[in-house]
Amino acid sequence: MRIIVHGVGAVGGTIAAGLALSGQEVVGIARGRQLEAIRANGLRLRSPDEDVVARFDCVGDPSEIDLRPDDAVILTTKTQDTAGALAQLRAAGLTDQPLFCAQNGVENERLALRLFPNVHGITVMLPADYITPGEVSCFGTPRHGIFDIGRFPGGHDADDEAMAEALTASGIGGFVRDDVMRYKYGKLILNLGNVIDAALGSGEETNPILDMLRAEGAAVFEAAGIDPVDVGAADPRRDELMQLRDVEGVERTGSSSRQSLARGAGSIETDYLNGEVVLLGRMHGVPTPGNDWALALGRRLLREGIAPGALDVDAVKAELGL
Ligand SMILES: NC(=O)C1=CN([C@@H]2O[C@H](COP(=O)(O)OP(=O)(O)OC[C@H]3O[C@@H](n4cnc5c(N)ncnc54)[C@H](OP(=O)(O)O)[C@@H]3O)[C@@H](O)[C@H]2O)C=CC1
Ligand SMILES: CC(C)(CO)C(=O)C(=O)O
Repeated sequence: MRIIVHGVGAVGGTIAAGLALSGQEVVGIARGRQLEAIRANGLRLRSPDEDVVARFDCVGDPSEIDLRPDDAVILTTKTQDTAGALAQLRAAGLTDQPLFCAQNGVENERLALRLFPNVHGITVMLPADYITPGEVSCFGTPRHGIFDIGRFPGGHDADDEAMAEALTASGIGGFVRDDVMRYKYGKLILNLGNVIDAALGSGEETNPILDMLRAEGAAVFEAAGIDPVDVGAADPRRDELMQLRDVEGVERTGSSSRQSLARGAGSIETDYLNGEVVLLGRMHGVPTPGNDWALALGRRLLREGIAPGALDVDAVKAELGL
């Protein structure tokens, strides 16, 4: 199996570097300065355990790849870029090769299944930063991350087994699941805090806000008959497989949404994280005032060019009646 990683940023970069460094066949798809840097010097991967440079083929568009029947694609763009990436893959001639969505939220698989028949979900528990072109840092050890993998909407097949094996050999803990979306909904509960981390930081003083957003998430899931699996700090696999540690010489930026702000990416994933709770609330008649507010916050951060962590926690709590 050759693995094509579409969107070589924090997560995609860690995956692609791990695959290349473990001797597996990988092609990256990147853009802008990241593409230039990888082509010129490879991709530097820093972790608590190593500081290495991975070299692998990297292109700017899937049409530059001579697609093969034994290819598997891992999509690692932010959700707001998924439709564009899928359109590129279709134009390049991807058909029934397996497509794995290694992204947060639950919208990517739905978008992918509209265009492709063989779609799989991956729940990504992998704390990584991408700020500087040509470099990614991953803070998980002894494994870079823990991934739950399965077919969308359910079940598993030989492609999931092969992908779990490849990722495990690359330094990630891969687990095949028949109900991967339950894990992704569990992860989504954690990601309701991404926009809060982007705007306010991650100090304990934000806990009442996070509690409010997550309680609304749990309420809409219950109304929708969704039974999430907890992949947070209580996940028993974490102690053995993925603890958070510092990376020498690197200051962790924070959540992937905060990284988007820090890089001036011009977009943020909030519509597909808090926005999923808002959508389910509207569909099932459950009020979600905190996530409505968080959704508007995501737009405001971009519109007003607010710097990461620049908003005042007490003012926000007052606004939310906390
Ligand atoms: N970072 C983390 O710790 C974690 C992230 N996640 C999730 O993983 C997913 C990926 O996040 P993350 O790795 O942080 O995101 P990044 O923004 O770091 O990486 C995505 C990369 O894809 C590039 N890209 C987007 N569209 C295209 C395209 N059509 N062609 C080529 N390159 C493209 C982006 O370019 P550009 O920079 O120009 O936009 C960017 O470099 C998200 O769903 C996120 O929520 C999950 C767990 C942890
Ligand atoms: C859980 C968390 C915050 C880990 O980095 C994440 O998924 C993200 O940054 O999007």
